Amino acid sequence: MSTVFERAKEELTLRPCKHQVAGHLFEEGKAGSLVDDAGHFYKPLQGGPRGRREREFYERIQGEVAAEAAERLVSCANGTVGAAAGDAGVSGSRRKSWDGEPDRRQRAPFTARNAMLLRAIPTFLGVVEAGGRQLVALEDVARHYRRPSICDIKVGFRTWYPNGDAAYIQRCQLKDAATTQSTLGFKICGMQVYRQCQRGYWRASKRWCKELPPEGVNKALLRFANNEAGLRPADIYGGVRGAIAQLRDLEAWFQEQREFYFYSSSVLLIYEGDVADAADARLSVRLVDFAHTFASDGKKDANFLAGLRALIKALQGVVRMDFHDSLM
Ligand SMILES: Nc1ncnc2c1ncn2[C@@H]1O[C@H](COP(=O)(O)OP(=O)(O)OP(=O)(O)O)[C@@H](O)[C@H]1O
Ligand SMILES: O=P(O)(O)O[C@@H]1[C@H](O)[C@H](O)[C@@H](OP(=O)(O)O)[C@H](OP(=O)(O)O)[C@H]1O
Repeated sequence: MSTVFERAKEELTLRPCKHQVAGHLFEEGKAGSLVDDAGHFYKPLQGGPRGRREREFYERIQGEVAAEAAERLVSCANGTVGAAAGDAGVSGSRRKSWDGEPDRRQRAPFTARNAMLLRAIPTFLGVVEAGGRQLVALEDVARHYRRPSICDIKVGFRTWYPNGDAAYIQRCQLKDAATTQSTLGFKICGMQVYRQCQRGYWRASKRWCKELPPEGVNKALLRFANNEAGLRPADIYGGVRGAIAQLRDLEAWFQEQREFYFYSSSVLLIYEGDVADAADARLSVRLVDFAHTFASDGKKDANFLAGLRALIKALQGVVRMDFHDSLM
């Protein structure tokens, strides 16, 4: 945790996050996420293994990055910078992997082989306590947007994993079957779209998302890309910095990586809602929610990868659709 953050947290002034579109919200007496003026997002740690896993995931990433930086410093001091993989300065080859197994393969350093992951996840600042709850402090990924349009899409054909308990597996299977999760490989869990004409947001309710049939998903994705001020699906999803291109970068990482399984994680699509030109939309793809993230046993995360590919394909179809279909 940075020293600056240590100092700042002593005087935390937190307020509910207005732009949280899915997940555990402030409703029915439950605790939702908070933000501060410094651009930080605070997510209450869930009880039991979920909160523990999310915290461990972020702490593991933080630990790997810090260890690598420390090794680099030592290498600098010893004059061994740039030594071949496997020598001092390359953390991945000498340390143990997440699940405790010795890492035998010669590998690129953690930050090099997981550069895409590090760009996609919010920066982790630590765990703080406020109002008697533990909160994971993260970068607020919507902080640079005046009117953020945000879509939360849970990726994967299934949200359950074999080592979950039987009741949890059954609950997930029922949810996956009742939504587009198991048929399309992804589910829209929430979205808000800034509509310039109305100077306000259209928000999908939890229920709207849950009841969205497979044949309604394309229209929902069209709607997400329509700010009623000139932006078109091709501006949001297409182009060199659009959602499809960024999801393809993530796909390339998932194609290679053998370190993590991500169940029930979401990609967030975020863009600036009150602009008329594609160049100003600044579409960003981020990866969130690691309450069901596990160390991989050296295999690909085929479930997330397949869901990601299905999402990319769906977005490619949406770019080709008649834009006027979004006016539903
Ligand atoms: N770092 C972040 N910055 C800004 N907003 C975020 C961030 N992380 C999450 N959000 C917002 O909070 C929502 C829920 O996030 P997340 O899925 O991590 O929470 P959750 O309560 O664990 O969800 P679930 O009930 O699906 O497990 C997202 O849809 C997004 O709107
Ligand atoms: O979209 P919905 O219908 O609101 O369903 C929630 C959603 O599936 C979350 O992903 C899940 O948390 P996990 O991913 O951590 O399982 C949560 O479980 P919960 O109710 O047990 O907290 C559900 O309520």
